Amino acid sequence: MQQAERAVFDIRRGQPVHISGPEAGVLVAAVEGLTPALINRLRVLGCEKTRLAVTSHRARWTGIANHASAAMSLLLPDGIPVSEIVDLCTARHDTTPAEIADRARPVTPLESAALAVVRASRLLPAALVTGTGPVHREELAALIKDGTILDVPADQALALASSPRLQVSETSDAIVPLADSEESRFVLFREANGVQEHVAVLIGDPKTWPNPVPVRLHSACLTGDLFGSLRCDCGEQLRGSVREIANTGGGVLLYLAQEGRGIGLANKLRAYRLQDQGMDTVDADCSLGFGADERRYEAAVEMLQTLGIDRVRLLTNNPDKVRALQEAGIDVADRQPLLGKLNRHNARYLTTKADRAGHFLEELLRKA
Ligand SMILES: Nc1nc2c(ncn2[C@@H]2O[C@H](COP(=O)(O)OP(=O)(O)OP(=O)(O)O)[C@@H](O)[C@H]2O)c(=O)[nH]1
Ligand SMILES: [Zn+2]
Repeated sequence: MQQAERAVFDIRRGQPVHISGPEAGVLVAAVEGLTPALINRLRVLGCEKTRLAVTSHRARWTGIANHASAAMSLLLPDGIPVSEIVDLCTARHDTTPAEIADRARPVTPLESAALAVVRASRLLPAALVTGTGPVHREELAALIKDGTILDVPADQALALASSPRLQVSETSDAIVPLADSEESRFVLFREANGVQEHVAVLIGDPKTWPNPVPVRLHSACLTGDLFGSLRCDCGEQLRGSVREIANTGGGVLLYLAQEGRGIGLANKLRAYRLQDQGMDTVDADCSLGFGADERRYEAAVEMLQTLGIDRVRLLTNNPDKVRALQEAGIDVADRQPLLGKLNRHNARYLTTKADRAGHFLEELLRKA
């Protein structure tokens, strides 16, 4: 995995990386942050025309998918400006020119590997890809040899998508008295790739926690949690769950690095702009190339296991969270609703969560 994880950093820095398959290779760059110079670099170092790989969600959104669940590869015309490439990945309506759409095809395994690296970087999920053939050009071979361009085996890159190498490890901890629960301890967990960090907030005295243990899995929301954004209910749920756990004898809040349902803050802000133009929260994410919810809960499960918790009362309205824990063998003995406040800015967001993601929010929405 090591090379693939390093590749994620290079992609975020705007550097191309090389992915090697058994017979051929591709140079990859992210669409986010793309410059004419970078497009030219791929062209000079590669030996095929540059293509754009988009996810199955984006392909379906624009109607170019000829296969129900295929990520697609588009041949880019020579000299296409960066803004038009970005449009191919983000435009609200399908504006894909017919000459590009008609020749779209499902991605090859190497293109799929390229998308996996870009997706793991949490940038816009779209990759520029140029074939490098079985024998590399001299200049490319030299750049790979001296380490300027990272070479990643395709199977490693693909594995980024299928099985996150988790193994969270407890890294540090300290007492942090909270306004809503004076007796609290923060325990930081770090994923094996060294990037993502999640926090377990232990509320009250673990020795006297009730059984089942009250547990909240809370996905990070910078706007709501820290600034009290009215676009969502996250801030209220966060403070409300700390209070509720403290009042019921203590338990755990897992603060998970899953900003924007796992798409990252940059993409969440992009999605907000689309919502301001009329889309709902699910369509906005899908039009940018994401699924309705990109979160995974393996890290949360590992954290609970590390803390020795196997039976919980889960504070959530989200059926996916209940399912994820149950499937991992954690007994969700009870589910407790956790309602924020409805306001004119979050009403549509909450209605969409209920209607399209099956969240249990009837009680709250009835008040609307
Ligand atoms: N992509 C996207 N993410 C959003 C939007 N609004 C809020 N979020 C994110 O949605 C997530 C909400 O997290 P939680 O409150 O833990 O989960 P939930 O799915 O609402 O389920 P509950 O347990 O019932 O609260 C956070 O990661 C937010 O950053 C939005 O419009 N688009
Ligand atoms: Zn939020």
